[in-house]
Amino acid sequence: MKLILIGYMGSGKSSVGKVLAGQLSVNFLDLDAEISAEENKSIPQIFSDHGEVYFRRKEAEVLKKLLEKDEGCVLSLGGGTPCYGKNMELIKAAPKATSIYLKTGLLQLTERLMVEKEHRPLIKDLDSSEALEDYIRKHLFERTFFYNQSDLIVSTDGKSVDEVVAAIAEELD
Ligand SMILES: Nc1ncnc2c1ncn2[C@@H]1O[C@H](COP(=O)(O)OP(=O)(O)OP(=O)(O)O)[C@@H](O)[C@H]1O
Ligand SMILES: O=C(O)C1=C[C@@H](O)[C@@H](O)[C@H](O)C1
Ligand SMILES: [Mg+2]
Repeated sequence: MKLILIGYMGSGKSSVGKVLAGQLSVNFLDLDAEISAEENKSIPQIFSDHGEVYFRRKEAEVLKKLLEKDEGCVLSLGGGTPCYGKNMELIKAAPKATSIYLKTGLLQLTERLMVEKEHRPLIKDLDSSEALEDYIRKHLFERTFFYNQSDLIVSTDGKSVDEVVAAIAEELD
């Protein structure tokens, strides 16, 4: 069984995925980390050396490879992964896979991302919290169409990482 975590930057896919995989005793895979490892570069370095189009091509390639692996795991995606090319179609069609949208509100995302912009190339140059909030509002609106196609939707607002993990476990029961 594959659990695929989907959601905006800062929604907690990586943090929640790690704990969830530990509880279920399955492998944890993070798509961004897999891409970095293949390229031997950080995500910001890939964006600055080759541009976003190259990153999206690589992202689709590595996603496809991981979805084809016949092993149980928790797989946390990048924030944009479901929103490009045929990625969401592939995610929905993956055998024995359940996709879970970690739904986080605008204010929570803005607060979290304001202190963690540096390694997120799409937002690193937004200087004020107003500019960041405006960007996230529009971007999240565009992306929600894809995120909402997930099998399950779990709200994360007001929950700790452990509480999000518990909410996922409850949904899966
Ligand atoms: N439920 C939560 N409560 C409090 N802090 C959280 C929660 N979930 C995540 N965080 C914190 O928010 C920050 C972003 O989380 P994380 O890196 O897991 O997000 P992500 O969805 O993987 O983002 P990206 O798409 O950019 O990879 C981290 O500092 C993390 O510790
Ligand atoms: O939301 C996005 O488009 C991104 C999120 C990160 O996880 C990385 O995949 C990259 O920084 C792009
Ligand atoms: Mg992440």
